Amino acid sequence: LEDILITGGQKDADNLFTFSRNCYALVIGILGTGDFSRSLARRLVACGCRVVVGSRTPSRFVALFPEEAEVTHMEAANQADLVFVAVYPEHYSTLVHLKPALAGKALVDVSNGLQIKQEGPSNAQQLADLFPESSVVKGFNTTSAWTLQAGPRDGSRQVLLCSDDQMAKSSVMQLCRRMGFIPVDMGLLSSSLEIENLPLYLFPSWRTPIICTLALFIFFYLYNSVHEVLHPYITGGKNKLYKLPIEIVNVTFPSVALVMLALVYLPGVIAAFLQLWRGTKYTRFPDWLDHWLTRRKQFGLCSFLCAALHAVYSLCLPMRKSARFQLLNKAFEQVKAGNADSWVEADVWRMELYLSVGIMALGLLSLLAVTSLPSVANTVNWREFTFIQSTLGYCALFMGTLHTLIFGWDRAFLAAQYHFGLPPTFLLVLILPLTVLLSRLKCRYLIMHQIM
Ligand SMILES: NC(=O)C1=CN([C@@H]2O[C@H](COP(=O)(O)OP(=O)(O)OC[C@H]3O[C@@H](n4cnc5c(N)ncnc54)[C@H](OP(=O)(O)O)[C@@H]3O)[C@@H](O)[C@H]2O)C=CC1
Ligand SMILES: [Fe+3]
Repeated sequence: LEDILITGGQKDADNLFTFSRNCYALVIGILGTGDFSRSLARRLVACGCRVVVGSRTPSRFVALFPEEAEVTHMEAANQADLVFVAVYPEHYSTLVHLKPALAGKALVDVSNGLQIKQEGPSNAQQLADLFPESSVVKGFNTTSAWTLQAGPRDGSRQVLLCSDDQMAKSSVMQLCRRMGFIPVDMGLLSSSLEIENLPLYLFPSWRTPIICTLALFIFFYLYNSVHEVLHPYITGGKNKLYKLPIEIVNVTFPSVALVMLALVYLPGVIAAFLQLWRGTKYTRFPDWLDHWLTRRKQFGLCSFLCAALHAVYSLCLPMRKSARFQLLNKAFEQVKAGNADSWVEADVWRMELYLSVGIMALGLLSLLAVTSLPSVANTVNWREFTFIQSTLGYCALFMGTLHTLIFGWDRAFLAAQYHFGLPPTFLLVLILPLTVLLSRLKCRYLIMHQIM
């Protein structure tokens, strides 16, 4: 058995070597003359391969292909060593007459599904059933026609491949490298369902963070509208509707940013307590906690977006006509009252501190956002990464809360006085020390109980 394995492996390696040497001499077939086929042909010709394109009506499409590619009838597939099937899966059955021409060849299925499928058979498996004498390789469906045409320097470089035939898969991998892409081996053809679903997902890991951000935004926006617009109207008959597009949005963003940032650190604390409670870390977390823990990066990035928008909105506040009119009115009232100096020391200090702490919080958040990018995260080691994401993250949370508190402490008391329920600032004040305290306790206990 060992002998067979060794000689078999040697044979595969020899074949691979011959393939890579002859890659330029290989004839690559493409069935179909659509967008994908045209881009693929251009790419293959550019890296020196001989290309034969099979079409039902070759004369109609020959002008759309590079001169070096031969556009001919479908049966020309028998000249090719490896064939790309660039035809929609619904039309696979119209290709069955090519069975003898395609026997013993590697067929690359590049198709995408129309909707996410939980159960097979995948398009690639259907193709394999139609052509049992060929070796089907799934791949290139995650590469758009545009990426193929522009070349791998402008687009995703990874090409996910899977097949039951190791030899056929290796050949396609080799060709893939020649074209400048990075092949990723996804195993057997049964993985094709997942590969076909990949381009159809719509931000799967972002759904919960985005829903949370929107829900918090709506909650804080409504709360602030009641507080700043409805309440003055009911009690004093003042029309403050002009505040809705900018001012209310501006005071809503920091609250959303802070709560989202607190939500980044909360699941870690809950997880640590669960481990302590169970006395072991070798049990699975409940699904909701697992889900939450894996989406902390997205929560953090949503928080960063809200904080950045708050900064932009704040910078635009003095540009508004309403702000200019208010300033003029104040100045006029001051002149009328004969007041030459409107300097209030406490207000001045509050504003200076408020801005300074806010800028620092945004700076720290930007650092967290930048280091969450894979290319940057790869350049720091695990200790550096946790220092930035954990320690500096808590600092950002602390500064952000301080920023909100300095600005809103008197409003918070005002709101409580008018029975508006628990003001958002109080909510934040509660979340922050609790999170920090729990995380510190977590570390102590985990070390003491030696379950880390
Ligand atoms: N466009 C893209 O960016 C990407 C496409 N893909 C996949 O590539 C495959 C082809 O896509 P695309 O090139 O955009 O599609 P097009 O509609 O542009 O082309 C499909 C081609 O299939 C050929 N064909 C063969 N038999 C039939 C038939 N019975 N009825 C109709 N057409 C037939 C036609 O060529 P002819 O008339 O010459 O025979 C036609 O040009 C699809 O499976 C798609 O999912 C995957 C990733 C990206
Ligand atoms: Fe602010």
